[in-house]
Amino acid sequence: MTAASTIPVIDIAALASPDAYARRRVAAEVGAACRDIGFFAITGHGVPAEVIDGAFAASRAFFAQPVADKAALAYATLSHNRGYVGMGVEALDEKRGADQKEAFNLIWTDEATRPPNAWPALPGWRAPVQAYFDAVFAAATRLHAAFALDLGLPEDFFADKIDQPLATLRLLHYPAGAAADAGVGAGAHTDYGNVTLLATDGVSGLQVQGRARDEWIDVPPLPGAFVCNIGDCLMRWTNDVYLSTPHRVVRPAAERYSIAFFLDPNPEALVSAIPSCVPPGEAPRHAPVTTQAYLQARFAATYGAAATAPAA
Ligand SMILES: O=C(O)CCC(=O)C(=O)O
Ligand SMILES: [Fe+2]
Repeated sequence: MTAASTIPVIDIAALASPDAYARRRVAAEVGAACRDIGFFAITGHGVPAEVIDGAFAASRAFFAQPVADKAALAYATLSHNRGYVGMGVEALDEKRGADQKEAFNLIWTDEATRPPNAWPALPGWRAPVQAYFDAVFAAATRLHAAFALDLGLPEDFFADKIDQPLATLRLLHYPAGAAADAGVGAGAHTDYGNVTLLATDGVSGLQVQGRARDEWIDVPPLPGAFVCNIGDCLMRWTNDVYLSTPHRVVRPAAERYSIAFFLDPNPEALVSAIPSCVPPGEAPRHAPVTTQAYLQARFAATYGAAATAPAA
């Protein structure tokens, strides 16, 4: 198979169809992208344009606040992966220095087993952000039915493993910078969970590592589409059949906003090789691990002493 020079664009609308053949056709396309490059863009995802616009408007309003107001909800003072991470605090690729970005995290919560989100005190802010969270979560759940079909599993295989997920919505803001400037937008990394759905504002910056390891493929902004990528949990679950591919954000030529939705499984979900993904006579490549234990180790590596437990 030749290496892709860009990522495929897949219309997933038929995943909501009663026609099983149509669902399988989409699943096969999604599965091929997951095996080949681990990245694809989706249209027909069911998230209305006005919901996406509402989330970006809220994101701009949040980051436009004085630093002191943002820092009042600092990540380091909260638990459960919530809150504000300031400019230059994270370094996803330590060799390249600090990431030139700021971020605000909201989590999936039932407010019983996890705390409520830290909502900024901006009027009218919560409803559009929650609407976006719910809509993008629904799209990510539908994608899991495609993964299951493609992997020869019952279509609902993942349903009870992602219904109380360690999901995070991450608003991101990158200041403009020249390629020659110090630092990166976001250093090269893989995502930790099952799948990430990313919306961007039309400014380029995201690059995906190609099969040749020194090759970086630009992912052009696709208005209205989500860029999806496989994370490390789903790579482990599929015994490396699906690829969690390194990606990075270069310093963007203009100020850039993006919104990432990370669907990481339920904390107690056991990420253990799916038998049909393990060749006969071979042992699974990774030991089984709960999502909670796996994420805790990854967060500790990224945030060091400031890491907070992903769940209670
Ligand atoms: O902002 C982007 O385009 C990508 C961000 C990203 O990869 C991440 O936050 O994990
Ligand atoms: Fe990422």
